[in-house]
Amino acid sequence: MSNVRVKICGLSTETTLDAALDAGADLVGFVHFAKSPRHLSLEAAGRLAGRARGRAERVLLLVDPDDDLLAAAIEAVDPDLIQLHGRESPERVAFLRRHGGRPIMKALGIARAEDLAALAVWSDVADRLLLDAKPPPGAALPGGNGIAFDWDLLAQSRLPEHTMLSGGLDAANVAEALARTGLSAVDVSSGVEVRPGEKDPARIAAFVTAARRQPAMRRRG
Ligand SMILES: O=C(O)c1ccccc1N[C@@H]1O[C@H](COP(=O)(O)O)[C@@H](O)[C@H]1O
Repeated sequence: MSNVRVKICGLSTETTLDAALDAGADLVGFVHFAKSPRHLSLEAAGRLAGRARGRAERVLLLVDPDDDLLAAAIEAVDPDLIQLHGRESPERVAFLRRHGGRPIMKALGIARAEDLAALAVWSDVADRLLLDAKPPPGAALPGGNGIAFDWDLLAQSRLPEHTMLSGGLDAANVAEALARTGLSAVDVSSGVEVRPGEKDPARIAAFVTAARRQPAMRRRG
């Protein structure tokens, strides 16, 4: 039995949510960020989160939320975990965690070895870390761009427990990504879509299968 944990992010319909749950996804993600093609109103995210209750961890993705948005989002969606994918400082993450009363997964952009040196400070304030590629210059989105970073940067590094890998993953490369990084948790959005914002049930199932096909030996995550 594989110990790889899989998150499918940016789900926006009952059909694709059910595909992720039926495939055995451990976490399902809903995006509330107006610029995203995966954006959901809080009401819509709440409906889907309710459908997934008890079957997977429900993750709400927010980008630099203000205090009012955090409160409204928790009220409407009741997420198990909040993914912060903006430019939140460590102090801000600690504040949002304290005031929201929900565990936080902080997304961090990785481009070079120096970016990894900064991880220690984050593991003190966030419950989990999500490593993603940095967005290209001028990109509208801080994530969900379907871009991978150099996985070999992670190979020799000591990463906090509960670190998840994301950025440009798909069914064809997830096995290699797991093997090269030694991580045991992965997150995908673009790589299971037919076009931005449109998830494909077959690609979701193929991704979960490919991630779980890996041998169980993992270093961390
Ligand atoms: O998916 C989005 O639209 C999105 C918007 C704003 C911030 C993050 C977003 N997605 C997250 O980005 C990573 C990588 O996605 P991809 O697989 O490379 O498309 C993933 O964690 C998504 O949750």
